[in-house]
Amino acid sequence: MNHCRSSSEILWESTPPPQNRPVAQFGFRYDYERDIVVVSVDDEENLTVPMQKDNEKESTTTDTYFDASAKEAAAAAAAAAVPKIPELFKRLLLRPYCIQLAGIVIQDDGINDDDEDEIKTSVGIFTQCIVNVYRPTTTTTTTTTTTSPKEISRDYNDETATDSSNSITGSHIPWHIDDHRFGPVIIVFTFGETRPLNMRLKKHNNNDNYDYDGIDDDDGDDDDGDVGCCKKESYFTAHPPHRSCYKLSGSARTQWEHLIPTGTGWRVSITFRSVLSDVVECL
Ligand SMILES: O=C(O)CCC(=O)C(=O)O
Ligand SMILES: [Fe+2]
Repeated sequence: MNHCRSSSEILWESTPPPQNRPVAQFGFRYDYERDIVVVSVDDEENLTVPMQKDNEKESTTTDTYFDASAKEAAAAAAAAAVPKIPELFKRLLLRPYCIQLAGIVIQDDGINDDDEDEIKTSVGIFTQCIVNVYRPTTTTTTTTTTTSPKEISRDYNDETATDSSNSITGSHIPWHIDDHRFGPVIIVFTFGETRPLNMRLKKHNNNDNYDYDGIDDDDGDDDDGDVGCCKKESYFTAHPPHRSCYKLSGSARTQWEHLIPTGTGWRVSITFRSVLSDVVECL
């Protein structure tokens, strides 16, 4: 993981290959390599601590639930405070979104106090923000003139993002459901290239024969059974365009995985999530 502080004090990180996405996180920081969430618990002192993982809830001491390298990571993260969500993001993105969602009509004399309170509460729910930068895929081969964006695919996986040429530098995000500790509602604002937002229904635990791609996608969730029957209705692709936003809530949040494939243009997304306070544990 490379960290570098730009002059604007944004802490850019790179996600592990082959995802190849620079990310900047605000409010709370998810450590992609170690699957821990680092939270800024005290803005004044810039103190950051790891969030306890669910399967480690029985543990009460640091030593029992973090190994040495995780502890080192926690120390490194603590040294690099997680910046607050920029006010500009809240004003220009979240606030208008919440106003629209609540159906608040702005009168000539402004917004009344009750509505203002409601907007503040809605905006305040989102305590984590992540900027994902998706680089374009480029190739230096002479035979290929263009590379099409990868559309949905049952067979799309990490390999397909990297296998055709070693000159490919594009970014993607693989199949995943955001950790449930990031709250029930996720809002994503998208800018730049329109890339597909691929969705697929996560296998139901009680149906061993349910297989939605038949391909080993190596994501550790054991969804690649040997039956190989794909249910068409279990896939869905949206195309959120430049300057739009989408919301993941309900079953889209908890039962559908999502993926953004590689593409030929730049794309930037700004995601807002919340961190459930009852899973935050201080060391
Ligand atoms: O870029 C997007 O639209 C999705 C980002 C995302 O899924 C994530 O950060 O978990
Ligand atoms: Fe996600």
